[in-house]
Amino acid sequence: MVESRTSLANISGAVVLAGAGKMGSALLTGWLARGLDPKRLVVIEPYPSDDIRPLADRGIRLNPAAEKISDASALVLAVKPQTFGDAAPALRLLVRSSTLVVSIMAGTTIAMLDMACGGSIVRAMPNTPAAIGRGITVAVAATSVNDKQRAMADALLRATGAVEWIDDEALMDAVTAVSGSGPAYVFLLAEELARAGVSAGLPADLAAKLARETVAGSGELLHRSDLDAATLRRNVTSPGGTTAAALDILMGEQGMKELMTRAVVAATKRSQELAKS
Ligand SMILES: NC(=O)C1=CN([C@@H]2O[C@H](COP(=O)(O)OP(=O)(O)OC[C@H]3O[C@@H](n4cnc5c(N)ncnc54)[C@H](OP(=O)(O)O)[C@@H]3O)[C@@H](O)[C@H]2O)C=CC1
Ligand SMILES: O=C(O)[C@@H]1CCC=N1
Repeated sequence: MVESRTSLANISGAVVLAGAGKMGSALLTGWLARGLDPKRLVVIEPYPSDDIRPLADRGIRLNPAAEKISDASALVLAVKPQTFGDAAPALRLLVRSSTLVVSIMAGTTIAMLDMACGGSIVRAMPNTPAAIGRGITVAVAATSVNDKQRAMADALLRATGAVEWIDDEALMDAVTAVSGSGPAYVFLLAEELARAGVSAGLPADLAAKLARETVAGSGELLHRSDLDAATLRRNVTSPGGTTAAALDILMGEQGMKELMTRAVVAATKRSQELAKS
């Protein structure tokens, strides 16, 4: 594959990150860990966190005026979709037709990005496990993106975990609903399992620990196992046992299947709405 050959250490020009919040910081951490020279990095962030500010000592350029950045080979957009309109006029000053623009903004289409700042655009959707290098990102490239730019985008995104490329941008709304927002559903599961444990009589701290470790351990088992999720679930379920009693509820009418379907439909719809705003 073309993509996997590009190393972050070989990138020429500057990589500009706009927005160093939760996702931007995760990307930044991944890039530095994978050998991107800090001197190649420019961070534009109005209120840099205590983790970001000291990086200036390692050579990262923090908040230079956009017109002073003449060597941007890539611009990574990690601001909120709602603030992009305000940020775009300054950012477009550093974009040339050869600049790779990678956006991770939910519901912001390639056409919207092209209109706002131009460049060669890759639209991507990562998720928060990126912060520990275990994210999954789905990416789609505009037709103007060449192989070299696509390889650079792949290297930048792969620094935080797996990357899947798709050709159909319309799938990005459902991708956002499944893997972009998905970690929140899993954390909610941990919250509700703990709460139910307290209702069943457990002390709150024990319930929280059991729920957290159960979700984390099960996620790790799913990650390491060759078995699919349904088989791993069946492996817990003894006929006529406790798990079967619980699954009768969770897999019954108005159970997880219906709830998850409705949740993913709602998130998909919201992503589509953002693309119209
Ligand atoms: N969180 C998630 O799970 C995921 C988020 N995304 C996408 O990532 C993007 C960022 O989300 P997230 O990291 O959660 O949000 P954050 O609010 O944590 O990060 C956005 C950052 O951008 C900064 N910012 C605001 N205005 C500007 C500007 N003009 N120039 C540069 N930076 C600016 C914000 O500063 P301040 O706070 O001071 O306004 C903030 O630090 C969003 O578009 C979201 O759709 C994609 C996948 C998953
Ligand atoms: O909630 C959101 O809009 C962003 C996109 C996916 C995860 N967080």
